[in-house]
Amino acid sequence: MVFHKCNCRIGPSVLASDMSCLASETQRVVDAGADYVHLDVMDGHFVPNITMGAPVIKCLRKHSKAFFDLHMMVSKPEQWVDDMADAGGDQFTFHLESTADPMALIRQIRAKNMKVGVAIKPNTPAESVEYLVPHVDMVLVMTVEPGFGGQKFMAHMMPKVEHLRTKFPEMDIEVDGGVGVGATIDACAKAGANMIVAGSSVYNAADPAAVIRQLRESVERYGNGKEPTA
Ligand SMILES: O=C(CO)[C@H](O)[C@H](O)COP(=O)(O)O
Ligand SMILES: [Fe+2]
Repeated sequence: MVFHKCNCRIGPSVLASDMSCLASETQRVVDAGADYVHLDVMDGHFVPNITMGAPVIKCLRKHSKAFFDLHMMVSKPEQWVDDMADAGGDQFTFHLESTADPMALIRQIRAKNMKVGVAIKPNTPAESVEYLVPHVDMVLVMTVEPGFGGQKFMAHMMPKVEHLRTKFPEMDIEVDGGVGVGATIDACAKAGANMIVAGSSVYNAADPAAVIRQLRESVERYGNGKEPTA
């Protein structure tokens, strides 16, 4: 177990919601205890799927004050920084694999007053993102191949989380893909993740508030420096 003192935050991914009712579906998880909302932006090029762009996020912003973590699964992230900031994005999480000049992109995002996240795909080693840690707010370790919700959790990504947590005890580390109550969240928590994206497990649940609570309990039990009680 890798302990840390980072705040636990749970961010449901609206990808698993009924996206024809995005405003009420966002509110539903906020009411259920979500700390932030994870919005998956896919361009059909970086990943083989298309979801939403800045116009949709701008409309959603009119209905929600939640913190919007924009997971930018796009080939040219630089192209969308201004639009996403204007749309009301709070954090711009780009993929390390999508840009030739991460530092320039980080400066561009900061200039628009958004927080910065950097994501790595399953085949990208944790070491490759280390040099960016002092310049970003969060690292996202993908636990599925980006592109689709409802995929199987990749447990073999946990050594990457553990490696980063050991080196950076105070950094926000997010996991995304296939995370739900039970073995998957426990593995993430033990490895040291403190920001938890959960799509299907929250939106498909009969009681989303109970799922969010149990995800949080796992992080607080295994990751936040407390000994397990059971
Ligand atoms: O980035 C993503 C996929 O590329 C999604 O955020 C992720 O898949 C969450 O959905 P689920 O919890 O259903 O796996
Ligand atoms: Fe995502």
